[in-house]
Amino acid sequence: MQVHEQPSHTFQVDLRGLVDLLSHHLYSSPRVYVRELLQNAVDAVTARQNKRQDGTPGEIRLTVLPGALRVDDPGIGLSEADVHRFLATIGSSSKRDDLAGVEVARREFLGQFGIGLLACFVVADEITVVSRSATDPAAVPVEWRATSDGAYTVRTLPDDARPEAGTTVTVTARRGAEQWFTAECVRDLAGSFGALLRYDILVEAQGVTTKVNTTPPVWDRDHATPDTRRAALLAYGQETLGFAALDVVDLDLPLVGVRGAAYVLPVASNPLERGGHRVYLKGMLLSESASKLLPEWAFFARCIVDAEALRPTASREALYDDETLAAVRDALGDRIRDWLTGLAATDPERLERFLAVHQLGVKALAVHDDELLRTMLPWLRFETTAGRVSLAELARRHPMVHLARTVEEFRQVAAIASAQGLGVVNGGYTYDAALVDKLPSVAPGTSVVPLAADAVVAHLDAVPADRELAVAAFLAAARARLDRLDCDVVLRTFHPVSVPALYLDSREALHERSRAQAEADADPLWTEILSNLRATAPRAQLVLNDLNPVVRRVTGLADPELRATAVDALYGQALLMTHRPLRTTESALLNRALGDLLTWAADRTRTTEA
Ligand SMILES: Nc1ncnc2c1ncn2[C@@H]1O[C@H](COP(=O)(O)OP(=O)(O)OP(=O)(O)O)[C@@H](O)[C@H]1O
Repeated sequence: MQVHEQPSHTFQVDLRGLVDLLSHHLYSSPRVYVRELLQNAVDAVTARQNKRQDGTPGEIRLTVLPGALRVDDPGIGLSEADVHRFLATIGSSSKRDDLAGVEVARREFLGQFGIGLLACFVVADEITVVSRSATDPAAVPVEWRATSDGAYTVRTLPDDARPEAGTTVTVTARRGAEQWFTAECVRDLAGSFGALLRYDILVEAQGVTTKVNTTPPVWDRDHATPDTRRAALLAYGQETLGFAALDVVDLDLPLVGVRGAAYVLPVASNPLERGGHRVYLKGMLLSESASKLLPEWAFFARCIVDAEALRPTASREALYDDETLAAVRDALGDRIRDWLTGLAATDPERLERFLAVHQLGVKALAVHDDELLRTMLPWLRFETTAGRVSLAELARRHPMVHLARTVEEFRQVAAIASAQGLGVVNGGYTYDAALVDKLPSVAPGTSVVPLAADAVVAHLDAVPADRELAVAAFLAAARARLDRLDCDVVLRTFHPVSVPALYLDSREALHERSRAQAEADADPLWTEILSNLRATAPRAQLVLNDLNPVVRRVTGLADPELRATAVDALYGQALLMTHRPLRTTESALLNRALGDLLTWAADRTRTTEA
């Protein structure tokens, strides 16, 4: 069979489709057109300076014209051949090097993709570039004129059309996009994107010229003392981020060319919300809310940084999530950690102020960081039987620390455990249990044991046998009374004397209660099986304190009705001490008991008065 050679074709690009792609899917807003123009101008000046053409003026001028914007730069310029190669070919860029057959972006330039100029078509119908190359003394000015339908013309101009090397780009507003060309808008966009560019950015409108950037950035300026530097950084942060930071941390990673500052939020923020950072790449604003710049735990800080070696995504609106970003994130995290440990050593007052707002964040961080936990141990507060103290303080008093896993468990036994001389910490709050578990590894000589409510009762003293006998009838009545609530009643002696009764509900008993609830809802077969299980299952316990005067009186009551009311009241009071929300049946019981007691007291008063 004979094979016919097929003629080869070249792709045709429909520019309208491409512009639609850029405007609706790549860039989040047409405002980026100013950024792309600025970026090309900056790169052109950098390229010219790289050619050792010293004395190149570094001034980029944006002129607002009726329905158009003109950008003048004294940069490297373009020859006629360059125009064909770089402007007329989409995706072609002079800002990449061919290294061993692979094109790589050159570090010193902002642009790399060769599509930036197209962004102008999002707001413009026509782009005109008049340029004169600085590299070839014989080069004449050249004009490239392109329209959004993809047509373009190239022509050379007489020598005097542009005597100096450099480039002038003029974009003409498309109908309906005029709002992007007003003096106010251009000034705003140029000032926002170009705030940290190292060349002067001037905007001229109606004869008035304004410089919209300040060079060098505040962190690169000379400051008389560390205090004046700090004050300048704080003032810059307030102006840029809109809040008065609690503190500021200098950021400087020379290896990857990251400079800037981290600002500590003055109010607590949600650890789950990763805050956005203001990130500049080589002086050009990338994003006001870039993510992943700091480790997750550092949610209390917002950064403003200028970076050399981080990569943008193609839209230039976010950071490319690569290994360099991960390394930068770790290194910036280290800086913030150093600041924190530094504060502990040098400025405890400021640390206290910081912790008053961000304690939760630091705890989150300390869970994964023993060194930080060791440093912060004297500062982080926990709810304990010795009050709100640090773990270091608690461990000094009680080398064996008991850990209550839930707030409820802690509330049930805190008073009594402390009366028994136990050191208990409430591990029911976020991160606290995990931190307490780590105590022995950072504070040698300490140990942590789980606290079980029933274990505490086991330590309570039983009453003497004769007393137990004397109150047997009362206890039997009380048990019968509380049986329907799945609660057992025991009598013990314990301190503090002021506590009449404890309601103890171990986790198994809690589990049993939800099982009982299921039983109530289940069909008869299951009810039987479940209730057989129940006979042996743990129950809640009401532990009466035989040292308490009220309990002594109640156990001696003869009137069965009054006794029942008193048992209900003790039960209700013990429930209240656990601080957990009461169920409807429980609050009804408590209300009824109190009502009955009040009626009884009132009746008694009347009888006495009579
Ligand atoms: N003001 C200018 N002076 C000199 N050359 C320019 C200028 N503007 C554009 N060019 C040339 O046109 C090429 C294409 O520019 P374009 O903005 O489309 O892409 P880029 O800047 O290379 O990359 P990116 O898509 O990342 O912006 C540039 O690589 C550069 O060679």
